[in-house]
Amino acid sequence: MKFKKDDALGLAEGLESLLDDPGFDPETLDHSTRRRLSEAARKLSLATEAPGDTPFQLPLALIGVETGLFDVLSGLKGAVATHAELTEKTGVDPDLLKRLLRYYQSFGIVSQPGDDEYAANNVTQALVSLGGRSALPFMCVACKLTNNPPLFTSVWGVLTPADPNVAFSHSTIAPAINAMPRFLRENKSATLADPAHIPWYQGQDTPDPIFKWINDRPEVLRNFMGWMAGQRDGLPTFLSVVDFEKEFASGTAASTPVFVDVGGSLGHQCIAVRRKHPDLVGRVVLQDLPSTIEKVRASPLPGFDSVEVMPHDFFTPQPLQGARVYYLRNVLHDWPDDKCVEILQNIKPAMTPESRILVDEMILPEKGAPWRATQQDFIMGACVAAQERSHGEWLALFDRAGLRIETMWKYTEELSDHLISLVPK
Ligand SMILES: C[S@@+](CC[C@H](N)C(=O)[O-])C[C@H]1O[C@@H](n2cnc3c(N)ncnc32)[C@H](O)[C@@H]1O
Repeated sequence: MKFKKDDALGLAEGLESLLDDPGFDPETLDHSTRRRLSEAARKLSLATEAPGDTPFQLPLALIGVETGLFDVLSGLKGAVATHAELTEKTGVDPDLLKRLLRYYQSFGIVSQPGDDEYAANNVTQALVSLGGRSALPFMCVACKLTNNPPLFTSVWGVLTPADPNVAFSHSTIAPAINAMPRFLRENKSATLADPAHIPWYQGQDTPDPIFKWINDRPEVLRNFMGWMAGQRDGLPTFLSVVDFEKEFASGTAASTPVFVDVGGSLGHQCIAVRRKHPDLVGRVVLQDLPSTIEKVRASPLPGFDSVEVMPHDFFTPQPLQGARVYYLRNVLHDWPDDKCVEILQNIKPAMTPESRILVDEMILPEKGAPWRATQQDFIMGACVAAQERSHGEWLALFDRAGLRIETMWKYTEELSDHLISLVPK
C-alpha cells in the first residue's frame, strides 16, 4: 500500500488505533516484521522532529558541531558533498571523518543519499541552530571552548572565555540528573522539593544554587541563554492563539509599559511580540538579572532595537508601575511554591485595573502527560527543587498569592503549554 503526503493524518490515526487495540501484541509479530515496524517508526520520528526534540544526549553530536561538519553540511543548502570535500572543508582526519559520517547517518543526524554523498537533514539543521548548539553543552556534554570554528557567531560573536585557563564549558544539567539515583538511594526521605537538598549539589560538587553557579560562569551563561532562546524553535508560542494587541493593548500611549518580560533572558519573547504586532503602541521591556542584561546589551538578538532593557531582581518590588502585561514564561517552574508566591506578590502592588500577569507555563494533564513535560519536571526537581505543575497545583499556588485565573489558552500539545491570565482576587 502506497501512502502519499495527504494521507499523513490517516496514517497517524491508523498507527494510534493499532497501538490502542488491546489485541495488538508486538510479541506475536515475526522478527523481521517487528524490526521493520520499529525502524519505520524510528525514521518517521526523526523525519518529523522539531528542533527541540533532537536527542541531545549524544556527546558525538557535539563533535559534529565543534568540528564545523554540521555547519558545512547545513551551508550546502540541500546539495550533497563527498567525503573528500568534507575532509578538506573541516580539516578532520579522513579516517575519523568517515567513521563519524557513518555514525551520524545511522542515527539520522545527517543524510546519505549515495555511497559517497552526504547532506544536512532536519536534525543537522537543529544541531547548528542557536538552541541546538547551546543545548548540547548546557544540557548534556562538557563543551570545548574553541574558536575554530567559532561557536555562537550568530549571537555572541566569537566566543572568548573570560578565564584563559578555562578549557571546557561545564555541562549544567546532566551531572544533576546522573546524580539522582545515588541521591535518592542515600536520602530515602528526599522528595526533590527542598531547595537545600537536591541532586544538583552532589552532581556538580558545589555549594552554590544553580542560578549563582550559571551566572558565575560566563561561558555557561551564554549556553543557558542560547538554550532559553532556542528551546522552543519550531513550536507555536502564545502569540499563535492570542491576539495580544486586541486583548491587552487597546488605548495604550507611547509611554505605557505594554509588555514587561520578567526574567526574559535574551528577550526573544519581546522581539516576538514586536514582530507579530509592528504597530503596537507602548513600551516593551525586558527584565532579568544584571549579568544577563549586560550580555544582552553587549550582543542583542536581531530585532531587539525596539525593546528596552532593565536589570531587575524579581524577589524585589516591581519598579514598572501600571504595565498592561507582566509576562513570566518558564520562570515560576524554576521555583518552589513559597518563592513563586514571593515573585507574584512583588508584582501585584504595581498593577492597575488594566494590568494582567500572564504566566506562560506547562499545565500537566492528570492522564497522558507528554514526555517533554515529564522530562522537564525531573530537571526542575533535580536542579532547583521545583516542578512542572498540574491545574490543581497552579490554582492552589495562585490562590496563595492572592490571584485568580481570568482566562487560559492552551497552545501546544507537545508540552501542554498554556498562557494563563491572572488578576488580583
Ligand atoms: C528558565 S529561564 C526563562 C527565560 C525566559 N523567560 C524564557 O522563557 O525563555 C529563567 C530566567 O529567570 C532569570 N532569573 C533567575 N533569577 C532571577 C531573579 N532573581 N530576578 C530576575 N531574573 C531571574 C534567569 O536569568 C533566566 O533568564
